[in-house]
Amino acid sequence: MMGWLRSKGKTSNIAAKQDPDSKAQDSTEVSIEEISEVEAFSSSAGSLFAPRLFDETKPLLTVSGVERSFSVGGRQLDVLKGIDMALFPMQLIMLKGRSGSGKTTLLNMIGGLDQPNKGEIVFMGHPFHQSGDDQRTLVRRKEIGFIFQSFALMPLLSAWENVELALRMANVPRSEWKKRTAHCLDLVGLSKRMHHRPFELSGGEQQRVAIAKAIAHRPSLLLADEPTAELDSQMGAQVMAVFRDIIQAEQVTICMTTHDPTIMEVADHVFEMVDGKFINT
Ligand SMILES: Nc1ncnc2c1ncn2[C@@H]1O[C@H](COP(=O)(O)OP(=O)(O)OP(=O)(O)O)[C@@H](O)[C@H]1O
Repeated sequence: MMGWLRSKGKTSNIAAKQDPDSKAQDSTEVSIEEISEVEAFSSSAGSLFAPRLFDETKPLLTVSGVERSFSVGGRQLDVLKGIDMALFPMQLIMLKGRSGSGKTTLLNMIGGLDQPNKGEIVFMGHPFHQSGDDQRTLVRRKEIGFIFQSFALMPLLSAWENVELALRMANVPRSEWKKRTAHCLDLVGLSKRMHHRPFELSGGEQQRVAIAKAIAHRPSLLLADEPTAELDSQMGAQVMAVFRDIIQAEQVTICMTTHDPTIMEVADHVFEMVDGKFINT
């Protein structure tokens, strides 16, 4: 780990770059220690590896009658027009639909980054539709991981350091970093490339580092927006194989968007969105 990551006061908007929710940190110099103090949550020893206890018949997340509109040029643009869905534990769920159909808007709401104008979103008992930003941030930082089309890795850090940084940001005790980082890189098949930096890795390998990073704090839900869009079909298939493995190994639920019909074959369920509604539920 590089020295500047450790020293209070020197770290700038790493959180903003790593985490889509950190709007408040965008323009402010904030140290990692300060972020940890404000947004700390407990990561008790052992919890990163302990088996999860849940009822597989009960949804992890429910979306009921969700509507979302935006005001564009003085006119109302209705993007989501009544969405109902449930995500059950350890499922691989895909959202498909044309560009502009509302997939990312829905994913943002499932992840607590945005709120509906109407309807309900309940994640692990937390009513996201009623919660304030701070409450949703705390839940999100503990229970949700994000993966993006463009990998979103820190370019100067190695694969190992990228994963370790995620643990630090999640306030995981330092004593757990080594074991958890090694475990996550092993899960994505990159133990042998742990010291490589992003530019020394293929696109598929970079995306697998991003997956290791997103699961480092052991979230219950992983959200991925077009995670294979920038990969060729072979690398895309590798990423999907990793998703399948980590669902079992980490007992995580994955919800992702995609346009790729070959990838949809490995989903437990595909929701097809047309013009802000599902057509095949
Ligand atoms: N914050 C916003 N303000 C105004 N319009 C928005 C906003 N967010 C999304 N939209 C609009 O909502 C519509 C749906 O966008 P969204 O990104 O959810 O679609 P998508 O299905 O994910 O598309 P793609 O596959 O291209 O990513 C688009 O017309 C978009 O311009």
